[in-house]
Parts: sequence; C-alpha cells; structure tokens
Amino acid sequence: MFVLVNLKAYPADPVSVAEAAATVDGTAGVDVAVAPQAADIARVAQTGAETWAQHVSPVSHGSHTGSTLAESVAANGAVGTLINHSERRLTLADIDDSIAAADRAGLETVVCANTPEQIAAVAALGPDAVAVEPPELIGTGTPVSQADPEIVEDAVTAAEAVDPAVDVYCGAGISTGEDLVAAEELGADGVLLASGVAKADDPQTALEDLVGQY
Ligand SMILES: O=C[C@H](O)COP(=O)(O)O
Repeated sequence: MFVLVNLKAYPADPVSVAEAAATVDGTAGVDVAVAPQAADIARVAQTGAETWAQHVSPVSHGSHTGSTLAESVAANGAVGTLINHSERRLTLADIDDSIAAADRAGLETVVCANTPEQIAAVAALGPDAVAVEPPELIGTGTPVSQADPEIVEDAVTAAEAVDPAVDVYCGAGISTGEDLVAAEELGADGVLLASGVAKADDPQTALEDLVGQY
C-alpha cells in the first residue's frame, strides 16, 4: 500500500514530517512518501524520505518564469510528482504535457481527477497512477472510503478498462489505518492524504498510528 503525504501549503515542518515518514516507511507493507512545497524538496529528500513534487509545469527548459520544472525537482531529489491535483487543476492538454515533462525527467506520475469519468480520460494519457478525490471531501476528515465508496470502486473499474497497468489511488479525508484497509478493500493501490498528518498536533504520532493500525 502506497501512502503519499501531501503537505500542500500547510505550516507543518516538512523536514520533521519527512523524518517521521522515513521512520515508518516500509512498516507493515506500507510505503510512505512526502510531497512538500517545491522549495522544500531538496531538504526533504536529504532526510532519506521518498520525496515527491506537488506539481510540475507542462514545459521544458526555456522562457517559463514561475514554472516548476520537472528536471529541477528531479535534480533536487524528487522521484515522482502529482499532476492535476484538485487544488492545482490543469487542462487535459497540459496534463499530457506535464506527464511528458515528468517522463523526460524520470519522475513517477500520479494524475488526480475528481470523478471516474475523468479518471478514464487521464488514465489514457499513460501515467503511472491515477488518484480519485471528490473535492467536497478534501480536508473534511470524512474518509472517501466511507462517504463515497462507489467513487473509488468506479475509478478502479474505469482505469482498469483503459489501462490495467495504471495503479489507482484514492484520497480525501483519509487519516487512519482503518481508512487504508477500507481503501484497499475497494481496490485502491494507495492513498493520498494531507490534513490528517500535516494538521495533526503530532505528525509523527499520526503517521505511526496510521501505519500501526493497518
Ligand atoms: O492530496 C491530498 C488530498 O487532497 C487529501 O487531503 P486531505 O487528506 O486533507 O483530505
């Protein structure tokens, strides 16, 4: 089971969370990675935690002020990237170009989508994985696996029909080991989570509990 902890723009200390993630990584068959702000990628990667970008721009080297270059995040230690997170939406053409940019840089790709229909569309673009997240549940603490289990099952079916090689993750409101088990039982290969760890009083304990309860 893969767990990607997205730190978004929360004020949690990215290095402390990464150190905690590195400590629990691999426990009970759970692989834990951290996606910090782009500016924090290098120091997060230096902790030894598996480090991801939250976004890469659909561009290569050139005149693209303000971009997040896939080659740059890879050079600073990221091994993968989210694309089209619900809070960083892209056009379908830009999703395609961001996947191409990530592929050029050797980054793994997880493309997010809101619905099973969108999951089918982005799975056709050849990412390593897709992630379904109902926006209305993000940050609520109500796990998608409880509030809308059908969307996870339908996303798994939709991705499988397009490309069985594409892994399927789910996210929104996930914070406990029980949520991980529920996601897995719905067919997910992993989860995205954020507030359950980044906004916890003690992110290390939150991660230890998450993995310990799985
Ligand atoms: O990338 C993570 C997701 O948007 C889930 O966020 P959440 O765990 O705060 O609901």
